[in-house]
Amino acid sequence: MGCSAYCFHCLFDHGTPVILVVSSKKVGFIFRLLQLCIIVYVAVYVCWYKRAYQERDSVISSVSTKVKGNILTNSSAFGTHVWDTSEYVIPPQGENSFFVLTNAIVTQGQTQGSCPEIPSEFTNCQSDSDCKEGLKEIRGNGVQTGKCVQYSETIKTCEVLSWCPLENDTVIPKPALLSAAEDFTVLIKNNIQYPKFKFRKRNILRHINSTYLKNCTFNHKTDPHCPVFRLGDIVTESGEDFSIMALKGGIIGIFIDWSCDLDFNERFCVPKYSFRRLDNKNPENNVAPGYNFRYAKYYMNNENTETRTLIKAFGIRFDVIVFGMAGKFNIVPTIVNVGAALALLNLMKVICDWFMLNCLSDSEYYSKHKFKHLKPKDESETFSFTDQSSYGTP
Ligand SMILES: Nc1ncnc2c1ncn2[C@@H]1O[C@H](COP(=O)(O)OP(=O)(O)OP(=O)(O)O)[C@@H](O)[C@H]1O
Repeated sequence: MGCSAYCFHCLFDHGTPVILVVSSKKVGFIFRLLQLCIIVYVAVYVCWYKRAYQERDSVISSVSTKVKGNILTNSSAFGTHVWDTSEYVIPPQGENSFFVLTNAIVTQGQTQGSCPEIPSEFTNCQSDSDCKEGLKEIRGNGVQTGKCVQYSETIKTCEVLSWCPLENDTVIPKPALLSAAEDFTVLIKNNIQYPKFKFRKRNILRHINSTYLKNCTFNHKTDPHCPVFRLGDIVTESGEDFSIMALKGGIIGIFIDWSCDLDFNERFCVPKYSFRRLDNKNPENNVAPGYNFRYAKYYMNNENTETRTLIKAFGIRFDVIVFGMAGKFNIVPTIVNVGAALALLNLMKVICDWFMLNCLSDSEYYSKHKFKHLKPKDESETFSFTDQSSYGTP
């Protein structure tokens, strides 16, 4: 063929695929079934469940909390004592979490001096030779003076320089000192935003007015949007008993889920609350249970000596954990996912061809018609068909 004829063919010939229509119920059924599966997968999983047509953004949030409630206790450590929020919330404000004191071991009137150590296998002694001057026992309460002194009528322990008298935390008050703290309430203020969509909202929703806020308490059924929570309800919803947890303390997670579909009206984007215990409560691994720490209140006594009250505080720390993703329609993920769905539909044709050429009794017959071998024109003027035994070897 001359160069000009070749160019002519290139410019004006049109190539079109030959379509082989196979009237086989089996192949037709499999093809439609696979197509249906793909359509269901794309419609249900990709579009409805995964919302793959949406652009997504994750939540940014800020949290502040305020606990309220007063209780009256009558204990040997404090006498008759009214507890208010400034006393049992430690520290007064925290980052995404707050701690409520529920139990305490109190050691009153400690001053700097020397006193016998609390008895233990490391501190018990018979004579001064069992104690070492200057020894700082990590788990002890002070620095040893080298003397062995009487702790009680029958027990002698090494003397230490420390804040005396020493704390004895072997007995924990039972029931917990502030077990009535379950009636305290906490107001959680939570502001969120999805910067990609310029969307902002807070958990004190538009319909909540100050009268409602003053009187409501969160309840999943009756007041699901009230941002005031009763501590006892939070602990009960996380599957715990407040009076037991109050003894040694623990950690509870308050989860706020802000997952939103921003294709719908903004008013449907509301927080969903759930509660779970976060620290270990496995009864088989109950070494070091609960949550506690120590702090002291300092003052000058009548002799103008610095004195302190040491408090080993047990309580429940509530961690507010905000999470969520928002989605909004966007053309780019829509095109990508429609393209992927179309590609999958095309893949079905390949699977059906394979089935037709390998699994049916007439596969040889179909194979013969599926693959055409066209010989060069100078060898033969006619088309010929060649037997094929398997798909992919034309
Ligand atoms: N833990 C809580 N339980 C119940 N209501 C609360 C709680 N914390 C705050 N509130 C009430 O919610 C409203 C808003 O609280 P916010 O702290 O913004 O205002 P406030 O006037 O400083 O509150 P207050 O002075 O009463 O502590 C107030 O009416 C407040 O009394």
